[in-house]
Amino acid sequence: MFEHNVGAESNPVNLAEYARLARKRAEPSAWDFIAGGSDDERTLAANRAAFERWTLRPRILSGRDTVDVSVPLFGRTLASPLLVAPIGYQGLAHPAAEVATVQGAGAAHTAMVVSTMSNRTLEDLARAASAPLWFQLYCLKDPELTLSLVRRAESAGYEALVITVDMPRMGRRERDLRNGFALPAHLRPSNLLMEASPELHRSQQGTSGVALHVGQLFDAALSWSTVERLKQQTALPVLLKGVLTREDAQRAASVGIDGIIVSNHGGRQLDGAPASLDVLPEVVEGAGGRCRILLDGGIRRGTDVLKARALGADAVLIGRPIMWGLIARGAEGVTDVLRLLRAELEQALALCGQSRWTEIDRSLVALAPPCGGGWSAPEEGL
Ligand SMILES: Cc1cc2nc3c(=O)[nH]c(=O)nc-3n(C[C@H](O)[C@H](O)[C@H](O)COP(=O)(O)O)c2cc1C
Ligand SMILES: O=C(O)C(=O)c1ccccc1
Repeated sequence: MFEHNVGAESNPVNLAEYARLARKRAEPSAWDFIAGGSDDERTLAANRAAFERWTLRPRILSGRDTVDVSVPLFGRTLASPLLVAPIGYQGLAHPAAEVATVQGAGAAHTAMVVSTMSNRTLEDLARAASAPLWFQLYCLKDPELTLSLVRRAESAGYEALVITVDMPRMGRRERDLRNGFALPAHLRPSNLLMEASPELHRSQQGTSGVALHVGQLFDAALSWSTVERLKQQTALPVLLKGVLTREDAQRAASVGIDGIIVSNHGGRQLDGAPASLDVLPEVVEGAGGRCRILLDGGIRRGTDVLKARALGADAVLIGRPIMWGLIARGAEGVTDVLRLLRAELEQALALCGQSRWTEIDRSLVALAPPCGGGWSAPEEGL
C-alpha cells in the first residue's frame, strides 16, 4: 500500500522512512532492543493493526481555514497533543543520549517524559530543556531511593509524575536473549547514584543484562498502596502508565490519580495484552471523566493521532519513532519526526473539516473492514 523509496535515504518525508534510515545506522543489538517486543511480538503487531481497523469520516464544506492542535493539560496549554514517551538508555541511540532528545523536543515545542533509566541525570536534562518535562518513575525495591527520585524531579522543575505500573518485572524479549544483550560499559543508569550492577553490563547468550538489572532493582511487589502513598507525597499531577482495563481505570480515578496512560509498553511487556487503541474506550468509561486519558503504542501517522482522539484520548505519546529520529539525525532528527507528525495531524484535521483538537469526537471514526496494506516500516524486523 505504501511504497516509498525516493528520497528515503537523504530526506525522510515520513516516519517509515526514518525507521529505514535508523535501522541502517544502528548497531544491530541496540536496534533489536529498541524495536523489539516480548515473546511472539503479537501485542507489538496488534498496536499497529488496531489503527488500521478504523477509518475517518471527513465532513465537507466546513468553511474553516484554521487548525488549532493545542491542548490544555494539568494547568498548562501544550502546543500539541504529542508528547515524547519515556525511553530508557537513549545512549544506545546517540552519543548525546537524552540531551539530544530534550533539545530536539524543545525545538519542536513538545513536552517530553524523562525515564528513570536515562543515561543522563534528570537535573542535566532539566537544564537542557526548553519545553515542559515530566518525570517517569519506576518504583524501586528501596522506597527511600524511589522517593528521592520524586524529590529530585520536583526540585528540578518537572511538571508531572508518570508512574509506570506495567513492569513489576521485565517482559521476555527474545531478541535480547538471543543477542545476549547488555548495556555497553560506557553507559550508566545515571539517575541511580549507586554502583551499577555488573549484571547490567555482562553479555551472555540466553540472558538479558537489562532484564537481570530490572529484576534486582524494581519493586516486583508494586501495589495500589505504593501508588496511593506516592500520590499523597507529591503535589505534582500523578499519572499511571500501563492501564489497560476499565476496572483499573475506575480504581485509579477513585484514588485521585490525575491521568492515565493507556499503554501496553509498546508490546514489550505482557504479550497477549490488547492493543492500546482497542481498550481506550473502556478505560475512558472506567475513568468516568475524573482523569485525563493519554495513549501510546503504534502511533506512526497524523491520522493515527486523530483516531486516538476520536476514541477518547486527550493526548498521545510517541515512542520508537523518536529513537529513529535520534539515531538518524540526533536532536534535529527528533525535531523533524515531531514536526512531520504534527504537520500530518494538522493536515488530517483540516481535511476532516475540523479546526480544533479539543472539538473532535467519536463521530469522526468508523470501524471498517480490512482495506489491505498498511504500515510497512521494518521495525518488526520480520
Ligand atoms: C527502547 C525503549 C525503552 C523504553 N523505556 C521505557 C522506560 O524507561 N519507561 C517507560 O515507562 N516506558 C518505556 N518504554 C515504553 C514507551 O514509553 C512507550 O510506552 C512505547 O514505546 C510506546 O509505543 P511505540 O514505541 O509504538 O510508540 C520504552 C520503549 C522502548 C521502545
Ligand atoms: O525497555 C523498556 O521497555 C524499559 O522500560 C526499560 C527498563 C529499564 C531500562 C531501560 C528500559
